[in-house]
Amino acid sequence: MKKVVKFGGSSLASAKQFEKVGEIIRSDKDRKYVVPSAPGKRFDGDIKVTDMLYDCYHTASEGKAFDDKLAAIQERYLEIISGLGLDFSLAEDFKVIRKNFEDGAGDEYAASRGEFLNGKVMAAYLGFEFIDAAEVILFDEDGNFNADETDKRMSARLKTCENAVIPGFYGAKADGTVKTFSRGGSDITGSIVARALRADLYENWTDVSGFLVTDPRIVKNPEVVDIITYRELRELSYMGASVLHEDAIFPVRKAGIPINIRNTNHPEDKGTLIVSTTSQRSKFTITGIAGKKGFVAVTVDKDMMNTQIGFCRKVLQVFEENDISIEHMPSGIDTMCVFVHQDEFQEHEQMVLSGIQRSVEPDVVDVEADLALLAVVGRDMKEARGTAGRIFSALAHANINCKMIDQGSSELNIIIGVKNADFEAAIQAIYDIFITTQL
Ligand SMILES: Nc1ncnc2c1ncn2[C@@H]1O[C@H](COP(=O)(O)OP(=O)(O)O)[C@@H](O)[C@H]1O
Ligand SMILES: N[C@@H](CC(=O)OP(=O)(O)O)C(=O)O
Repeated sequence: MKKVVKFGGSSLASAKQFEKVGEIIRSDKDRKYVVPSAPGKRFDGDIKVTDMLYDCYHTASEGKAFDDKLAAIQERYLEIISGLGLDFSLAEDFKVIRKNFEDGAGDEYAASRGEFLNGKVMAAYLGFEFIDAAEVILFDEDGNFNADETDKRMSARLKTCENAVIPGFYGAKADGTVKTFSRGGSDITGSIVARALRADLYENWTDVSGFLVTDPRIVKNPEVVDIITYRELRELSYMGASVLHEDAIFPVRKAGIPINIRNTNHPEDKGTLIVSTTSQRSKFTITGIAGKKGFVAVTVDKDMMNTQIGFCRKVLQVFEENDISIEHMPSGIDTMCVFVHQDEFQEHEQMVLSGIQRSVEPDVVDVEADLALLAVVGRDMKEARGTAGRIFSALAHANINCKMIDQGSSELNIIIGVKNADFEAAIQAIYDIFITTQL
């Protein structure tokens, strides 16, 4: 059996956390390939090393003194190295980093050093081989991840070693320029390594006992989901369930490798299994609830819109021309509504509105900002009657005005629009009706 184990920043924030990780790896001989993140927060209010690096590089790039900031980062690693009693030094690496910061190596290079250095510490601690992700995670000239070449290069490289530590979050272009994935991207690296190895399992170790029905920062102690499909998880992580990066599904899904989310602080818990398909029904009608704030709804009304062929296309083209991606588009006979990200939209607001005016001459265009979208997701929802009714009644009882509802044709999810201010209460109300009271 081959298992790839990824440890998040919360699992590697201190020497004590490293020791837990060491025990987990040593307790199972199949755990031979390790993907670490950079050290995360040790306590509430602490700063992740990745954020310290961005900040330090920002200072350096303004031509200001950054020695203190770099020293504080080095101190984080020294604390881990000495806490573990390792005879190992990163002094030479910090000299190189300092020089590269002065030479303007870029903020992606800067951020990637968190994982690079932690990978070195981890390899020294475990006695595993260290593989620099820049050699095996490849990006093309335009900075897009090159999946096929990476798979080839990574598979070939991993064949040469019994065990290895491959730092998460970054790779490089052919010319050596370091590129990072988006935040939380070590999850993607873990998935890429699992695929290259054709591993039996990808374990993703974090600080919660699996994928929870909803965000524990909103609902207290939510239930753990035992088993969830890639599709359900993708819907939920895209909509803000941050435990797993939304793009971490693709490499393992292609290879049919299950992901197991586990808790470094409670390794005895089974966690959540993420699979391509399952005959197991979910414990509740729904599998999970997630959501994001910060959307704008642009509503376009025009009498007899339904008879005008190409109307929707013309409206959507205006968004496309302004480089704005569309999240949802519920529509009626004489009205269509387009949900977009507020930050993307507000930059081009007047261009979009005048563009719509020109291209379809609507009767009314209305814009509403500060909206949130919630996704209620579940593979069993299509079998259950009254799911939407229960959602509406939960929201009505909580005095929340539902701005929009959109059910995908796969019936895997229902998307609900509410005001930003009602976001947390809406999640709690939906959680209560399906899980706490099961009314
Ligand atoms: N549905 C969810 N299930 C589990 N955790 C969630 C969910 N939604 C949000 N989270 C948050 O995700 C956190 C774990 O992700 P992250 O902070 O990226 O961890 P790591 O440092 O291990 O990569 C949890 O501590 C939790 O607060
Ligand atoms: N360290 C990076 C990448 C990452 O995946 O971190 P974590 O596993 O702690 O979410 C970040 O903070 O974004």
